[in-house]
Amino acid sequence: MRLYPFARPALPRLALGMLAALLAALVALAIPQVLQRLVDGALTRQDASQIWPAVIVVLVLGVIEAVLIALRRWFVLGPGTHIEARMRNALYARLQDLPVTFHDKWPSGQLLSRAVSDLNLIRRWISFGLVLLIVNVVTIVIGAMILVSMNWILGVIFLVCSVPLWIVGYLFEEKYSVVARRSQDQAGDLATAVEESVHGIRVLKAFGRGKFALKNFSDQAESLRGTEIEKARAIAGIWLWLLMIPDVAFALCLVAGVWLASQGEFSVGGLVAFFATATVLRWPIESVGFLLSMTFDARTATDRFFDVLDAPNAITDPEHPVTIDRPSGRLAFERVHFRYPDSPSRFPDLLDGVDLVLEPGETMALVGLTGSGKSTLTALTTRLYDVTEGAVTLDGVDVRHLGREELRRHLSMAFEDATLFSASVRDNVLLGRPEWAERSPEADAALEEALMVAQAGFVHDLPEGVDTLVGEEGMSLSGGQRQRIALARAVAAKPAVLVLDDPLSALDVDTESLVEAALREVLSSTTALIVAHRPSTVMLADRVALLENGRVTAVGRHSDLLRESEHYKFVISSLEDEERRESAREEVAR
Ligand SMILES: Nc1ncnc2c1ncn2[C@@H]1O[C@H](COP(=O)(O)OP(=O)(O)OP(=O)(O)O)[C@@H](O)[C@H]1O
Repeated sequence: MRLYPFARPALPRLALGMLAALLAALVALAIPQVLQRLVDGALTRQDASQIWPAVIVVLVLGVIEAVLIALRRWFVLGPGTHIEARMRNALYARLQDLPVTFHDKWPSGQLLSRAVSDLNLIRRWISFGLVLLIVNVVTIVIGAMILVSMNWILGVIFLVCSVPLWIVGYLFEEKYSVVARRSQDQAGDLATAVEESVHGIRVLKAFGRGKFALKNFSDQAESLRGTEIEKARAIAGIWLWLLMIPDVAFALCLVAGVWLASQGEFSVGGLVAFFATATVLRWPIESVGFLLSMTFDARTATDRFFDVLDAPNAITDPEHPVTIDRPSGRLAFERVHFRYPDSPSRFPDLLDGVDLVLEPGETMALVGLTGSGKSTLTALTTRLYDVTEGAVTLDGVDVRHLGREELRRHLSMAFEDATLFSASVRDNVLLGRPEWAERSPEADAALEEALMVAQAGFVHDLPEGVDTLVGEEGMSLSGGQRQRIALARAVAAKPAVLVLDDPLSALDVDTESLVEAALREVLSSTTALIVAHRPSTVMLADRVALLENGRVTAVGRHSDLLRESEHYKFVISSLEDEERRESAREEVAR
């Protein structure tokens, strides 16, 4: 029933497929009736020429049945792929919508296996299993009625012998669905392992841990293999019963049928028709087993799909979003408390009442020891996480009261981890401005300006300039080059507030100072919050905020803080030490 919304547009074709399948089943059931007339007619009249009209009817019915089966296949293939595509789009949209807290917890392989193999199972079930299951059950019911009407004793024997099939099917379901769930979860873990090792291939190679990763992977593959064997055993077991039970039913019916015929209660043609009908029913009865296993696989896959669709999403758009046409860029943290959802309750809040105001146009640097919560604080501005208490406001409006799209138009962010998508440099830089997806002089000018600020002129020397494909499928770029493109992306969005979470860390000291010089102009016209890991970044700021034990303990001009705060002096001197070490490393490298 939960698949119904995805299946609705495809229902007419599914219904036509089902109709074709039902007609094919009825035709198959009609053939034995013709056979009965054929046999009885030929025997009673002892006239061989009586056989031809019946033979022609049987042949025509056979052709009609074949055409109907072909039509069934043709009708049902399309709906399966459509439903799969709709579900995949829904899953993708949901993944985009779900908060970072969800992605922190869910391994990417589990999501990948849901998007690929689980949906594949559902498609195969819709295109094949669902229709056949319904049609086969209907065929069995109609066939059983025909059998009982032909001879109620034989019919009842046949049906009573089929009852154990349903019991076996029920017991099978109980066992199989648990194993199927385990197998699909393990396939997800395996996908995660592949994804992680492909992503981390450089680290694995550098540390010579390829063999360790392989061992880890083969252990997981072995567990999956074990579960698959368990699954195959369960299926083999049910097949044994499914093949054996109809055989017993046939044997009993044969004995009873021959005896009844010898008593004159049954014509020879009737006996032939009875067994021909029972033979037509044999495949539907036998196939119930694997159709059930397909159904349970698909049900597990559906459960796994809805695990993601039903995952709670605390970060949503408000029902009645507030809009700010032209924000001045006043950004404020008002008594902000924050803890990560899975942090133990005995731990204090990571951010413990942060009060901080950035006036419009102001550049503020955020400094603090490692792990003090600087990145976390910046993440609250774009609602990657929501505050636990207090509020982050833009122009006095709680960011939770703005639509998320509007918020991200007003406020853009560059991260230390510069992710580039498999697209051209141009599309990567203009990601935050969808209205510039088409080339225009305005878009080109903004692109060039952003590249210039980020000192990313190197992109013009790439094989196809700004149209060069980068990201996983494209050209490999250095960490510093990627960071500059990511910085250009944040700048090109021309936001009212720019949040930079240490986006220059991969640049050498010289390039960094060039970028900082170019950034100055951008920063003069926008509010900016910059996580600073180098003293030179601190120099870009009008004021500096010091984060310590989850609180902002000092805010002011760099020179004032150096005089007033021992902790600030300590943090800055450790940044200077780090910068000196880095310069020395670069010097040696040169
Ligand atoms: N997604 C997360 N889930 C749970 N805890 C997290 C998560 N991200 C960070 N933390 C924890 O929050 C604390 C602060 O991390 P954060 O990255 O904000 O610090 P930071 O000041 O930016 O550090 P650095 O200067 O090293 O980048 C750390 O103890 C970290 O372990």
